[in-house]
Amino acid sequence: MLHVKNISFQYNNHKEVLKNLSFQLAPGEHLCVMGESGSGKSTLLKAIYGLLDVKSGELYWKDQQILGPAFHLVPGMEFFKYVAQDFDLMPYTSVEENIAKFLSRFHPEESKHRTNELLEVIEMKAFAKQRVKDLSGGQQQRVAIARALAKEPEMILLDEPFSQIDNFKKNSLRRKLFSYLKEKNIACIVATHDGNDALSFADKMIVIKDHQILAQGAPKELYQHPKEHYVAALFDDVNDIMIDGENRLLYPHHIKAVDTSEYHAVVKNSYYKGFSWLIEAELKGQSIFFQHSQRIGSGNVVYLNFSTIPN
Ligand SMILES: Nc1ncnc2c1ncn2[C@@H]1O[C@H](COP(=O)(O)OP(=O)(O)OP(=O)(O)O)[C@@H](O)[C@H]1O
Repeated sequence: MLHVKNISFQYNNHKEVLKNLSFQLAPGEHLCVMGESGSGKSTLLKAIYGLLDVKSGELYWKDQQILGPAFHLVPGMEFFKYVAQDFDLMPYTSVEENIAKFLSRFHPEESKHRTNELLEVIEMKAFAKQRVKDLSGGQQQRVAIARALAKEPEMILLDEPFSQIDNFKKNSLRRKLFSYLKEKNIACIVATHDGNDALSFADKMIVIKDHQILAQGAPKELYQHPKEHYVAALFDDVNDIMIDGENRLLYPHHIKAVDTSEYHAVVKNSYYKGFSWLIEAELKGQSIFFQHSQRIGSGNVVYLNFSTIPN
């Protein structure tokens, strides 16, 4: 179990970047850390890996305390792996050599098998012999993930792991990687801006705002019943609307254009989304967004119905 107990941290003479963070993660569990840029996600990952000396609080993995560079000649806990936003690969050696670097030279067959297994996970078999230097940013990112997994860590920390990977590859890579981690019971913490990483693949989610935990729980729960606009906005466009004297947070698919209703709005723009259109309209002086099957011309009046959020 990872125990993060009331940790706080600040870089030299700067204001606190982590303020009193506490949470737990069981072996094999998958956590997403979300929050706006600069909120402290990367700093949290570094603290968990043991790259920083926290100002107060404690971190434990099982019975062992995670300590920073002041206590270790080579910082970073050996049973974790951390993939930073710069991938730190060996540019002039091949993809397969990069992955096999930390595997035993005394068991070449086993090392080869493991490297192939990981090349499969990151969908890079065809690039095994290529020099890392000649790969795209997204391909290098995938090699960095495979290399981190080579020695089967107990937990992997991934900082924006799909930031450079195109949508075409991203979805299948996500599915392969996260099911591989579950299969091997490797715990995982992912810092991400992408709500899909949390909704489809995480057991738990933490939302950081102003360097503190604003919300934590199961992603589905935080998505369906967000208490703050900030949390809902991590997943989709969100409308903050007064209905019957009550302030409600609604996603575009919660609002429907109907034949008649006491709420009418004037359409300002329609944005094509492929499966549907996102309509921007003005309701009582406020901009709102709702989903609709067709484009609606600007200036049209629409009547709106607000659905209740399902459990
Ligand atoms: N080495 C450093 N020295 C001083 N300040 C730093 C250092 N690294 C990060 N910071 C500051 O700490 C704050 C949190 O940065 P961090 O990289 O943890 O945020 P983040 O949530 O991961 O952002 P992003 O999503 O953009 O990667 C920022 O204000 C940043 O400027």
